[in-house]
Amino acid sequence: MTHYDLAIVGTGSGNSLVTPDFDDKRVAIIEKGIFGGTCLNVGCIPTKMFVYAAEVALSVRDAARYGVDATLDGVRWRDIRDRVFGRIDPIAQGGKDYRVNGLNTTAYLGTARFTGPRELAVEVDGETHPVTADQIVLSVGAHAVVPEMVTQSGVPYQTSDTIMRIDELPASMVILGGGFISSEFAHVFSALGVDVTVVTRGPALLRAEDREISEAFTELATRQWTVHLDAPVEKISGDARSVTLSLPEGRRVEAEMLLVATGREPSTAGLALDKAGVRTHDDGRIVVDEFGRTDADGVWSLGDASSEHQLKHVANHEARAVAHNLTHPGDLRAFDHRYVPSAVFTHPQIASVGLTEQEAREAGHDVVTKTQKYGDVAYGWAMEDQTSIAKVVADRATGQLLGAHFMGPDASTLVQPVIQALSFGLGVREMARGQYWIHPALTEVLENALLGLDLD
Ligand SMILES: Cc1cc2nc3c(=O)[nH]c(=O)nc-3n(C[C@H](O)[C@H](O)[C@H](O)COP(=O)(O)OP(=O)(O)OC[C@H]3O[C@@H](n4cnc5c(N)ncnc54)[C@H](O)[C@@H]3O)c2cc1C
Ligand SMILES: NC(=O)c1ccc[n+]([C@@H]2O[C@H](COP(=O)([O-])OP(=O)(O)OC[C@H]3O[C@@H](n4cnc5c(N)ncnc54)[C@H](O)[C@@H]3O)[C@@H](O)[C@H]2O)c1
Repeated sequence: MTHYDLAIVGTGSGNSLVTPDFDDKRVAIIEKGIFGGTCLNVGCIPTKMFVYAAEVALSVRDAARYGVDATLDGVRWRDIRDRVFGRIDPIAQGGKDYRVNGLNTTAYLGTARFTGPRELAVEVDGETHPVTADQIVLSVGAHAVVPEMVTQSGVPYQTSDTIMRIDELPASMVILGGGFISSEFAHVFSALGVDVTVVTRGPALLRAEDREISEAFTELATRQWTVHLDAPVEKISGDARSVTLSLPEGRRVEAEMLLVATGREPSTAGLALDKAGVRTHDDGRIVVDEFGRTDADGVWSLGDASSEHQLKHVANHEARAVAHNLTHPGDLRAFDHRYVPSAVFTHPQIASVGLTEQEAREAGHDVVTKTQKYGDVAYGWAMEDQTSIAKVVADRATGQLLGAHFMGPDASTLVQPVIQALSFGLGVREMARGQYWIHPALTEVLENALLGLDLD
């Protein structure tokens, strides 16, 4: 039995917990997969590097509308892939080496589970290492859920863990699911020349967004990809060369490759949490309080393992709080989940923060909204934009800003002033009139949306 001051399970956001406060303490860091976790290796970072390449390809295709004639001669998939992983893999390897050789860290490259309160067994290459610690952090993240219908069909499939490393682009791809991952990969692969079909069981794509945005995006998606809505899969068949999905009303989809993007669940099932007295919600998320404490003394959790938001900026935020709390028991810092923004790097890009119109109405606000077209501000003219929108949601009586939702170029950047305004309590009037807005920048779309709100 080896005892540590701190044991961290999972090296995504958990890896950042080894602060200088632990320099003279002993830390065990346990990782069963790729060092550095999801965002670095198979999530945010590589996907956005592929998205960037996709956008370069789309810009070339679209150039003629600005009087610039250009043709896309081709895309070199292996070069795109190798640029991405040539950058990322050495970072993951470097992070691992740093922990393996750390003066105060012991890296266990294996799988942890509880054997008792603050007592773990770590399986490394068939050997079991018993580990105890004064404090344990569970930063085990989440993993892709693949519906049984797919696994039982025996048909080959990809998930976000594997799709970015394929050797050749298929001619066609069917993507199962209508959420974040589906929308981002549909954009990447179609821009790179793959014939993409999206199949989702719901009536629209990105249904967690404001309804106006979800509906507008679904409409634009159908112009770019073949989209099957309200389409629970009835049967899957095929082999390594081709996959066929049978959908209701006799619809059938055939493609060379199947990508499954039907959600991610917390990776908590194999941890034997009951042995440590750590409770979970029905969906597998670890129950934590606002400081990241689980029900078990000295055991903490953060990120996708426990959060309602499967987002890296949330995992980072929670990791910063937990890093402080581990060494400041008398001065705990709470998580701040009031205004969690998100962005979907699809085409067009989408970003949002705060309440949707529907949520604002349900919360009893006297709701007023304004939807401003990019095409009605000067920069939008330059872009020849006809589809992009910024929507702001506010309380008519108080002038309180409640939320903002963008669909169009640079949405993930345009949303940032709203995140700031909400976080620091700026109302609509102060935000719209109390500062300069650069002319003729694209931010004028937000300025005009705010000015267009019909407040009391
Ligand atoms: C394709 C994709 C794109 C994404 N894009 C974005 C984006 O653009 N922006 C954004 O904000 N978020 C994005 N996300 C979500 C983001 O990646 C996650 O929210 C974030 O990485 C979660 O961090 P984490 O530290 O909680 O978990 P992770 O980074 O997943 O780390 C958990 C680690 O724990 C390890 N582990 C699990 N169980 C055990 C065990 N029993 N023993 C030992 N080790 C274990 C795992 O191997 C893993 O390395 C994306 C996700 C995906 C899949
Ligand atoms: N840009 C970003 O911030 C980003 C990018 C990718 C992923 N993520 C995070 O990762 C999470 C997981 O992404 P995701 O796209 O897998 O999940 P998601 O929850 O966004 O979407 C899942 C989709 O799959 C559908 N679905 C579920 N089960 C199904 C089934 N059996 N058959 C057909 N469709 C089914 C759902 O209706 C939904 O449309 C996201 O919720 C997000 O938090 C974030």
